[in-house]
Amino acid sequence: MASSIMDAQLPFSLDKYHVSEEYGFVLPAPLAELPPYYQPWMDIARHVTELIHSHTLRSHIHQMPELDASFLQNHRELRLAHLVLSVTTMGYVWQEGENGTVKVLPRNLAVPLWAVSQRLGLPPILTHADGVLANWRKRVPEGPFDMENLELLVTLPGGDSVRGFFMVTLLVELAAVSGIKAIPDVINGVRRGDTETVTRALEDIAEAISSMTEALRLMHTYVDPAVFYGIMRIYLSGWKDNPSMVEGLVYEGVQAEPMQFSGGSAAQSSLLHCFDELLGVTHEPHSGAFLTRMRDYMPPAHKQLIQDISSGPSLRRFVLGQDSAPLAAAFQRCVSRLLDLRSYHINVVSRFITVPAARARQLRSRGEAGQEDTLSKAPTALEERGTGGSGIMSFLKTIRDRTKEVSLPPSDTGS
Ligand code: HEM
Repeated sequence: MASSIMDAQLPFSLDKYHVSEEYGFVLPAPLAELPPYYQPWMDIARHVTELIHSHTLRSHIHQMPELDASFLQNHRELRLAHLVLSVTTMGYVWQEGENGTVKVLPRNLAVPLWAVSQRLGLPPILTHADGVLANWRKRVPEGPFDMENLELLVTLPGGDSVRGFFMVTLLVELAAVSGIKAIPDVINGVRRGDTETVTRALEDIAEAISSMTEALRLMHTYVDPAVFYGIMRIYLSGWKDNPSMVEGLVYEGVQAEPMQFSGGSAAQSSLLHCFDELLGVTHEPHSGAFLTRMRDYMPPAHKQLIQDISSGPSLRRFVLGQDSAPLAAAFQRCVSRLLDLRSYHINVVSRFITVPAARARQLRSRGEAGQEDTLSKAPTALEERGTGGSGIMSFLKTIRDRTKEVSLPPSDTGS
């Protein structure tokens, strides 16, 4: 377990936080196969989409043997097991759509998913750490890390758009790596009072945040909004604050009472949590509580990194106290780039949720259900709500506005 950076005055480093030099928070070279004993899990997970379409996934899962998860030996095996069991769980719960949900996850799925989750410190549901960070391989191993050469290990209904959604998000994670790697230089530089090092590191971070926005643009090329809204979204949704599953879900063989967990969202990515803590962004209580809860959906070492950044020295206070125009400009560039990213993300959400939701309502109210089938049959329960159950746009705008508040006074940036 990583210890607090405040424990020792050793230089701050990323070594103990499971952050890779090359891939950041992304799991390097995820395993694609489990040991042969677990073949029944892999067989179902690889065919989740077809089994959902034929309405036979649930019956296949009922016939699945109850396997003992304790033979899984290392982190990569556990991550693959969590991915396949959680994808299978999403399929099981949502196979019949929002009106045909279940109250109980059968024990042959619930017990091993719970056991693997306990060992990893992740919740027993599909998370960003599964679908994005641990769900990729290169088609040509020595080929480039780009959309053409990347594929998913397991998928859900939605065809190419599912690959697009997870892989573009993966590229956003990778675009941020140089920025994450610059964080120790900022913290150590502030401790030493080394203005130049901090300035350079902040320039790298601003650059990385710009690259994240560039990568996010690919969403429009690789994901069809109607497919995202009408087909995929339900498989990413959870059983907390969800009108289709008000009580939550009983994990049979684990606990008699139902439990509630949020669905997968890039709000569970550690990237913006790290940058917010570094720059000193503090969120309004409602959105702050949601974002803080999302940290429980991250690998524990990544969550620890965020906490340790937050208990480090105040960067903003340092910048204000230094009387260095280049330093102030670099800090302000980070804030501006983060604002640009959040504004662009709001556009993405509008295109992939708000606009299709309005069109779906229109089709239904005019009784034009036969047209634009994918949209008119879209689930209704999540229409106005984020996976966290909040009014999406006001939630995201509040977060963006709080980001703006860490801007430096114009006199400090020379503007
Ligand atoms: C089609 C693409 C996307 C859609 C429709 C989408 C939708 C949403 C929604 C509805 C929320 C509100 C919270 C929730 O319901 O979970 C959210 C939050 C968030 N999303 Fe996305 N998102 C998309 C792609 C991405 C990508 C690629 C990233 C980058 C890693 C990202 C990063 C975030 C972050 C960090 C939050 C928390 C709010 C914030 O810190 O500003 N999203 N997103």
